[in-house]
Amino acid sequence: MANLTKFSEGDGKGKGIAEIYAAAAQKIGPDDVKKIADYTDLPVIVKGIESPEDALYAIGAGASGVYVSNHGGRQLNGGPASFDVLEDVAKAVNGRVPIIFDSGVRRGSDAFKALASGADLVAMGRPVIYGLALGGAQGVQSVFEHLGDELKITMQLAGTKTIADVKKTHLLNIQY
Ligand SMILES: Cc1cc2nc3c(=O)[nH]c(=O)nc-3n(C[C@H](O)[C@H](O)[C@H](O)COP(=O)(O)O)c2cc1C
Repeated sequence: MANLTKFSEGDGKGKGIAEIYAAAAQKIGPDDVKKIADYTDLPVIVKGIESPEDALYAIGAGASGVYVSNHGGRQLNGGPASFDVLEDVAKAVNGRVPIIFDSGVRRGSDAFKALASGADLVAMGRPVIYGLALGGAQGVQSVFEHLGDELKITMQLAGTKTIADVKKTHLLNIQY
């Protein structure tokens, strides 16, 4: 934190969530990503990417990875589902940087579909929190074990031995 204090304003004490949001940048662009990438030797991953254009902006600004994801609680509910944009983002990124995906992953088959649609790494948010609330550390472990078992079953049923095989799987997009 000591390195970051020069960028902070005020002491942040006694602020409610609305005040914190109001004080935060409302529009974060490539210049901000570049500033952070120049500032740190750590890999900078841009989260909340929902379009091929934004993925390309992020890479152009120095991002080491793009994170296709919803943005949490303060964005429009009417935005596209992250899964629906994943394939187009992956085509645009074209292997230049790793793609992380989350939003709505609940089963091993969801992780399988995300990998087959271009994700290199699949993450989860709420299931882990639910596991924590219900069973503490053991609950979290059980969520990951369950998802891993489901992913293995899906891989067996699809005839895919490795994650590399899964990533080569072609998903059908049938509109009923
Ligand atoms: C309580 C809560 C707060 C979150 N806050 C943020 C946030 O501030 N910024 C952000 O990018 N994502 C935020 N997220 C989204 C998560 O980082 C993650 O992308 C999402 O939970 C994954 O989807 P899933 O919960 O369906 O697995 C939040 C999620 C939850 C449940």
